[in-house]
Amino acid sequence: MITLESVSRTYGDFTAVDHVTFTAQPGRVTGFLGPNGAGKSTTMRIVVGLTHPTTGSATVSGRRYVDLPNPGREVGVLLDASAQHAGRTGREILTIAQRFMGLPRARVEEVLDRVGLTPDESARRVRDYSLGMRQRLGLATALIGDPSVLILDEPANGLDPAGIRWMRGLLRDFADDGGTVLLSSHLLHEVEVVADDLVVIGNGRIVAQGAKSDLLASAGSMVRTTDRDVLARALDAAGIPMSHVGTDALMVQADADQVGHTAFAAGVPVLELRAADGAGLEEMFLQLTADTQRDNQPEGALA
Ligand SMILES: Nc1ncnc2c1ncn2[C@@H]1O[C@H](COP(=O)(O)OP(=O)(O)OP(=O)(O)O)[C@@H](O)[C@H]1O
Repeated sequence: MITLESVSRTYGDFTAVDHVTFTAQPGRVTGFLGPNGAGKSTTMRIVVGLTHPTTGSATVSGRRYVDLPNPGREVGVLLDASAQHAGRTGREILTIAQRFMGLPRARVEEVLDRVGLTPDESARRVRDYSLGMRQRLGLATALIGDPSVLILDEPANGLDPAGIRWMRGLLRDFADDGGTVLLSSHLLHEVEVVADDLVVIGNGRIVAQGAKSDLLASAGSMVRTTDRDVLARALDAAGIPMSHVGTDALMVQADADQVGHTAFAAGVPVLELRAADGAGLEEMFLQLTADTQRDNQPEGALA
């Protein structure tokens, strides 16, 4: 399990990550989505102790990453597939990791096989690897310690379609065996296919999180209100599932009529109420992060 509690990171006056709170659960793939510069990499670096949070805490299996005695046995990390020694062969890189973690030598062959790098490829220097091969090697390094948690930043980057499908199967199997997967990507469709839970970040803040099925529920409404918590309690009391969006909105699994009546009965002012239109993940992603997009602000986007 990965737990973040009110994690923030500032650089001078700039807030890269702003009170981020979420949990990635065992047995589930959690997709971490957001536009360029939203704060995904910074958040992941905080989880693995490469960046210090300004406030808040992040733990893996209940402990801070730096307090894990043999972190590679607990957490497999792939943040940058190009951050590997270019002059070493793939096999050498894995052998160093195997020795460092005190693993049996056979683990090197096992993970090479698991990520589909051939003996010939594993004998080549990393500088001669394609990006897809580097991703496979990075994944092999993440998997070699047989961890229960995987943290992967854009792992499908550079993979061909067959490779993307292979990666999807690998992550699914890992989660089905009880592992925790936190996966960032800008490949929205890829995340939509593989993730069980979604965390969407924009401008350093979480703008939506919850089960993918809830967030993408086709019959649903988006409601914006001055008193989100009161409305959330009223909807909850009526047995209507919802996800929180930004600071003042809810994505509700009920039609606008039902949401309007519930809000009226609870005495909550509604600022905006409309059908979610069964929007796919891409539409939802664009709407939720509209104020952080560089291009093409969608019409009627939530602030
Ligand atoms: N060391 C740093 N000093 C100053 N600003 C930084 C530093 N590291 C990150 N940032 C800023 O923090 C913001 C978030 O960056 P981050 O790399 O976490 O975004 P991201 O969501 O991973 O983006 P992308 O999808 O483009 O990789 C960006 O505006 C970035 O410029």
